[in-house]
Amino acid sequence: MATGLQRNLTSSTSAVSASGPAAGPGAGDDARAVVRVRGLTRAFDGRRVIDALDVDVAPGEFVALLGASGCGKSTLLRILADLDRAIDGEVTVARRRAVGFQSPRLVPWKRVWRNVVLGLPGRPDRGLAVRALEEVGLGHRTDVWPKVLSGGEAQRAALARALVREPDLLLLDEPFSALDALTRIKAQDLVAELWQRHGCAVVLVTHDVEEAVLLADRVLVMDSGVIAHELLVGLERPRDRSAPGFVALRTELLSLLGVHPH
Ligand SMILES: Nc1ncnc2c1ncn2[C@@H]1O[C@H](COP(=O)(O)OP(=O)(O)OP(=O)(O)O)[C@@H](O)[C@H]1O
Repeated sequence: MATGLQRNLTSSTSAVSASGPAAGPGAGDDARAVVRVRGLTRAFDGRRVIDALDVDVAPGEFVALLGASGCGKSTLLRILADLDRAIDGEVTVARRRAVGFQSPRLVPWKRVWRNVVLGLPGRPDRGLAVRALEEVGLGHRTDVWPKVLSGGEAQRAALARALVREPDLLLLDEPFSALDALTRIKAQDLVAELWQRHGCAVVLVTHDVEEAVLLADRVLVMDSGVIAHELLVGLERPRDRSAPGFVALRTELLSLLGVHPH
């Protein structure tokens, strides 16, 4: 549950309060939200990259975050991951969360299974790691070194590492952007399947409009430091990239991003 970590900052220095649940919900607020952000501002060298931004994510919801390069998507994700605390505003995030980055960030001197359970309390649980690796189709890679893995396999190992944490919230920053087209499609399908099975909320930063429509319940378009547009994706799952509804939503999103295909 999102009983959460609450950050309520009034200066640009970091101050974290992890004591108890989020501040009492106002009218219309969802007290169960896994992400609740109000008036979030983040400036670098006096320039506001995020500017009084509000956003909520409900339990189990899949949200994609799109926007032009440099609009602040990764900055927002890093704040949600508690990797950046130099903020103003209020940020409440589910305590159980996991993060996946563009680079899988596996520790090279630990075998794949040890990477999966790295940082978990207690003795490293090989069985737990094996089950997670099997879930992402990497059961046969349990005992190899990370350098042996292909890019797609390494990303799947990183997903296994995230999922053993049983997160309420999974934060993904362009996890597929370095993969070739076919591997990317397979990885997207895997994420859709894992998300449905685990039921955690996901916030996915992506440049890929098609990926956003394929995976998300809701697409947020960031611009000038705020959520400028919000699009609900009501398409049935699994989604068909060539279905008219899919194509129409993709076109609408491209147009919101200022891209006008001929
Ligand atoms: N540590 C930092 N110091 C100074 N400026 C930063 C820092 N981190 C981010 N920025 C600036 O903040 C802005 C937003 O960066 P961010 O990485 O969040 O954008 P983005 O939308 O994720 O971009 P992209 O899609 O290209 O990854 C950029 O102008 C970037 O240069």
